[in-house]
Amino acid sequence: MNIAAPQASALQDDSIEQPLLSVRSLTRYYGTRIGCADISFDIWPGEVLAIVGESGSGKTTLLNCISTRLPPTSGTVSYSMRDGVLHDLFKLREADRRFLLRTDWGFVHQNPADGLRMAASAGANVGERLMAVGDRHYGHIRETAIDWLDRVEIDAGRIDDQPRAFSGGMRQRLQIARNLVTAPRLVFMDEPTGGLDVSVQARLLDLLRGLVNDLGLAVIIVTHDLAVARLLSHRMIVMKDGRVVEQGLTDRLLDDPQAPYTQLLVSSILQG
Ligand SMILES: Nc1ncnc2c1ncn2[C@@H]1O[C@H](COP(=O)(O)OP(=O)(O)OP(=O)(O)O)[C@@H](O)[C@H]1O
Repeated sequence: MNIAAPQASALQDDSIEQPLLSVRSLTRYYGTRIGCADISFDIWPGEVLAIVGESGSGKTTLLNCISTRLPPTSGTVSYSMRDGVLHDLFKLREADRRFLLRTDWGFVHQNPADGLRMAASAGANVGERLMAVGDRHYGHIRETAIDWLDRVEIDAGRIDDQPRAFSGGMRQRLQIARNLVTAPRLVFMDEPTGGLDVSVQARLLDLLRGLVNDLGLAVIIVTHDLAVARLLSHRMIVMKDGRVVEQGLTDRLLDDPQAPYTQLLVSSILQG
């Protein structure tokens, strides 16, 4: 792991006065079991935040609460809407929440089948997100879909194929195109390279890193893989048993971990 984590230029931009998303004391119980507890952090425009930890540490619970897919037991999640005001996501009107999910946010699932319409063509999978933001011009939609297939390295000749005819890596790249075509301000990613061959993972990571940089996306990415966090993220949160054990800049945290649990995670990778 000798690749330096990306530098967060947005963090040094004085014109940005408030975070894009602000999480305070977020807690989710399943009955008496802790899913995640007392989590607080901010994410700024253009910043990539990795949430790492072993299986069962609460990463998915946290991601699902932040993205309003799961109501928290307590705590708040606020988001800077396009009016520039931070709104409590769980007090939003349904129409505003739908707007976020359709246009302002993306969600890349580990299993592409959860984020794609498998019986629709690749072109339709990308195009229908554009239609959701009001694009009605067939020629423009198709042209944009072809452009996005190209950006995620899918041959334009496959535009009318259904994703079920695609390999795992192609499906994941199509899911990414579908999510990014509307230029979202915040993208949630849940183990986006999980379940893929190592060589396919490396190519996908490379592609993701390029797109995230080019588009200046804010991303919250859940991964158990520190190499993925190193390559993509500016900042990291390390979780264990539902709680944050350490958070900080990715380079600092991986080069000089403070919490014993993070030291263990990092040393197990270095020995692996
Ligand atoms: N639907 C559920 N009902 C009950 N307990 C749950 C549920 N979902 C998660 N949990 C529990 O909450 C805790 C955190 O789980 P979570 O899935 O968020 O962790 P994770 O870090 O995402 O794990 P993985 O990497 O394996 O997906 C675990 O103890 C888990 O058993």
